[in-house]
Amino acid sequence: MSALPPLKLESVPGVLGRIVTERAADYRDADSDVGPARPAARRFEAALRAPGLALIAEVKRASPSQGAIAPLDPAQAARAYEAGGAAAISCLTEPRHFDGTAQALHDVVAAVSVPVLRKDFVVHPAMLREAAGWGASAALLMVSVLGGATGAYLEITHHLGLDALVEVHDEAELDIALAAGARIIGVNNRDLTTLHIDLAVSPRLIARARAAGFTGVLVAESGYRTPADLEAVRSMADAVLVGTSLAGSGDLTRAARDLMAAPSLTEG
Ligand SMILES: O=C(O)c1ccccc1NCC(=O)[C@H](O)[C@H](O)COP(=O)(O)O
Repeated sequence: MSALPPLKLESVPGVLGRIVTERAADYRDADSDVGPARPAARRFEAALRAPGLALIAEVKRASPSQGAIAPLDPAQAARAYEAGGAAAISCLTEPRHFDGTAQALHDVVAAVSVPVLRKDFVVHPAMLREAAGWGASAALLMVSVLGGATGAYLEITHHLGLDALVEVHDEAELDIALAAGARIIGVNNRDLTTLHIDLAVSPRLIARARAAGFTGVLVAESGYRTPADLEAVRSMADAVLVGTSLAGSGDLTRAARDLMAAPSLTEG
């Protein structure tokens, strides 16, 4: 594997900058050795490549933008999402701002048969070794955090047999993800430095990725609450990642089904 370039976390602004600085401190003394290569299962990628718009439903108990969302039991929540048709589960493991834990990921992996994404702010190879060890099928890599080191982290993720959801929010980040060789790109509608959501970001960057000849998987992320919100990405994206609106709904199975229901075709 290539040498790991240092991350420039001091240049990550706003809320995101605070979170990644804390995460880097959490893993300051962790071992960077990720161990031997593991075979690629590609379960997460395969689930998102199924026909139609796939749902990645997120177990999200809290967030910087919402504060407390719902005191979900992770295993119960994941089972409810699976019953509602989710193709994959995203499980937050960041403890301070999202009320995530390693145990939550363990419980979710044990509870469902669909693949599970470790959703965290990866700033150290040990976080990827953990994700593989805990049974995740994929991990999130954020170009806004990893910058020029995105390709090296992608290589480690694949070395461990995991899929990577490589997340971008603007054109420059998309170009980095494409150059790094990402197979799955997530476009986040939420600006993680200001927390502002703009649902026009995903269609814009998904169109740009396809125009650049990208044949991998494209995921639209954040801010989706109703079937109408999904219209702009329904025929462009392979999947949507949804957290807050489902997690806070009170009936996760029904909310997942209702959100993903295709709009009824009316005649005349
Ligand atoms: O959700 C936040 O407030 C947030 C703040 C800072 C960094 C990351 C944050 N969220 C991560 C995500 O992108 C979402 O959890 C995910 O895409 C689902 O979004 P939503 O459906 O809007 O909860």
